[in-house]
Amino acid sequence: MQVVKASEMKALDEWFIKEVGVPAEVLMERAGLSVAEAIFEAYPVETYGSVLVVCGPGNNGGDGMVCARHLVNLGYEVEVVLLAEKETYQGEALTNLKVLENLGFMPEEVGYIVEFRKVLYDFSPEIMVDAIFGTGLKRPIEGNLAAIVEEINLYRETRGCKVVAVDMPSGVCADTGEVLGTAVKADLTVTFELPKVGQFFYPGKEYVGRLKVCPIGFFKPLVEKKAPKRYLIDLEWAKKVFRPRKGYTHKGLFGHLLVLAGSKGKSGAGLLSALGGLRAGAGLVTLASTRSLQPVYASMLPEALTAGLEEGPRGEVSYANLESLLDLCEKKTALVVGPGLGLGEEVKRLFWELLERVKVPVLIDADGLTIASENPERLKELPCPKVLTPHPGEAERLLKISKKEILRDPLTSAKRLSEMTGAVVVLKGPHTVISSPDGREGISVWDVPGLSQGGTGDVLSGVIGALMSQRYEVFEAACLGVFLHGWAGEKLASEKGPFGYLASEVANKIPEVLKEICDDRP
Ligand SMILES: NC(=O)C1=CN([C@@H]2O[C@H](COP(=O)(O)OP(=O)(O)OC[C@H]3O[C@@H](n4cnc5c(N)ncnc54)[C@H](O)[C@@H]3O)[C@@H](O)[C@H]2O)[C@H](O)CC1
Ligand SMILES: [K+]
Repeated sequence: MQVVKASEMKALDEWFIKEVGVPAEVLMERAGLSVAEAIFEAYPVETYGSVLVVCGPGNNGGDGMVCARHLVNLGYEVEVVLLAEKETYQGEALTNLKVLENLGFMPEEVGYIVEFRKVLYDFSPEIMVDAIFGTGLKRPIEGNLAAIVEEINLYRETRGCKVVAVDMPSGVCADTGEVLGTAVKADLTVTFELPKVGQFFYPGKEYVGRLKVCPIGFFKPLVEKKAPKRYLIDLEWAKKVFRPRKGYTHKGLFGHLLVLAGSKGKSGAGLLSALGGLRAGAGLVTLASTRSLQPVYASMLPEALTAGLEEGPRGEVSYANLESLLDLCEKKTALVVGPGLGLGEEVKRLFWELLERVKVPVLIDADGLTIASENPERLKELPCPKVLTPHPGEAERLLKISKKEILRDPLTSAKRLSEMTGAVVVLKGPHTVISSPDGREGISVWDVPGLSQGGTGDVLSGVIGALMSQRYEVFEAACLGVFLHGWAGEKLASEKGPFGYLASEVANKIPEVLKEICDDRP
C-alpha cells in the first residue's frame, strides 16, 4: 500500500474527477458513508446512541455532512454543527449541506466557543465526528477554532466520549505529523483510499488513534501507478518481496557476507552484526577484525568464519590490511562496514580506499557513518551500491542539520541524505523510513520502543547485509531487513514486555518471523 502527502492525494483526487470522470459528489458520498459504517462497526448504536458531527469549512466538513445522514439511517441520534458560515460552503460540500437542510437537519453555525459549548453540553453526545480539517489544513489552528478543538479534547477526556476523525485528526499535518497549533485527539481515524504520511510520525501519530483506511471509489490499478512510490513496509509488502527457499538448496546460493568490524573495547557490535547476518539467512558470514579479536569472535560465534587482520594503533585494523581485505572481498556478495570499527586515521584511510575499489553492495553503519560524515558527498563517487543506516544522531552529523529538524520530517531528511550520497538511506526511529536515490521510499509499519537500545542497530546492519548478500536489490533488502527486524522486536515486546530484551534476542527471533512470512503466504 502506498502512503501519500496532502498534495499527492489532492492530485489523485483531481485526476479521478477531471480525467477519469468520477463525480466529486460520489467520492464525498463514499467518504461520508465509510465513516458512518466504521462508527457503526466500532461504536454500536445500542451503546453509543448519540453523535455530534462537527463540520469545518471545506470538503472535510462535507464528508461530515454525508456521514451525519448515514448515521441517522444506522439508528443514531445526530446533530450537526458548522464551524463556518453557510455562505462559505462550495462545490460538493455545499451540495451536501443543502441535502441535509432538505432532510430537515438544521445544522447550527457555531463559530464561537461559547456557542459550541452550549450545543455540546446540551446534547452531551457519546460520539463526536471531527470533520473540521483534513488534508486541506494549511496553517496552525488558532482563535475560536483552537478553543473548540481543545473543548472537544476536554469533553473526550472527561466524558469518555469517542472521537472519530474524518481523514485526518484536525490539526495534524498530513505531510509530516506535526501538530499545527493544536489538534483533535481521536480514538479512530477513517482515512480515504491511502494512508497519509502524517499518520505515522510523532507527535501527530498520537492523535490518530486506530487508523482505518477505506476505499472511496478510486480504481486500484491506476492508483498504484499514479500514486508516489512511497510504500508502507508491512506484511503485505514483505510477502511480495520475500523469496521463500525452494527444496534443493546449498549455502553457496545464499551469498557470503563479510562484516568488517570491531576494535579494542568495541567487540560486541561486530558480533551482533554477524549474528544478524546468520539469522537472516546469509549462506556464509565472515567476521573480519583485528587479530586479537579473532579468537574471541571464533569462540563466541562458531557459525561465523573469522579473519584476523593486522592491528594498528588504538587496537583498530590498520591501513596495511587494504590489499588483504580486497582479496577477502573477492568471493563475497555483500559487505557491512563500521560496527565498532574505530575512528583512527588509519581506519579512515582504509575505509575510503577499500570502498573505492570494492564492487559488491556495501552497508555502512556506526563508525563507518561517522567516518563518512567528514565528507559525505564523497560517498556518491563510490562505485558500489550503498546502504546507510543512520540513527537521527548520525544523520545529524551527515546532513549538518539539527536532530530536531531531522525528526520534524524524517522522510525529507532521509531523501536529502540519499540524494547527497547516492545511497539507500535507512533513517532509524519509530516507523523507520527508507529512501532510495531513484525516488522510492518506504515507511516501516513498526513502532517498537524496545528496539531503541544498544546493539539492535548492529543486528539490523547484519540482517540487511544478509539480504544484500542473498542478492535482494538494495532498496528491497533495506526495507525487508527493517521489516523483519521490527517484527522480531514487536514479538519480543508482546512476549517479554515493552523493553529490556537484548539485541541478540532480536536476532534470534528472526527465524520465527521468516517462518510466519512463509506460512502466511496466500
Ligand atoms: N480523495 C479524497 O481523499 C477525498 C477527500 N475528501 C475530503 O476532502 C478533504 C480536503 O478538503 P479541503 O477542502 O481541501 O480541505 P479541508 O476540508 O481539510 O480544509 C478546509 C479549508 O480550511 C481552510 N483552512 C486550512 N487550515 C486552516 C486553519 N488553520 N484555520 C482556518 N481555516 C483553515 C483551508 O482554506 C481549507 O481549504 C479531505 O481531507 C477529505 O476529508 C473528499 O470529500 C472526498 C475525496
Ligand atoms: K478531520
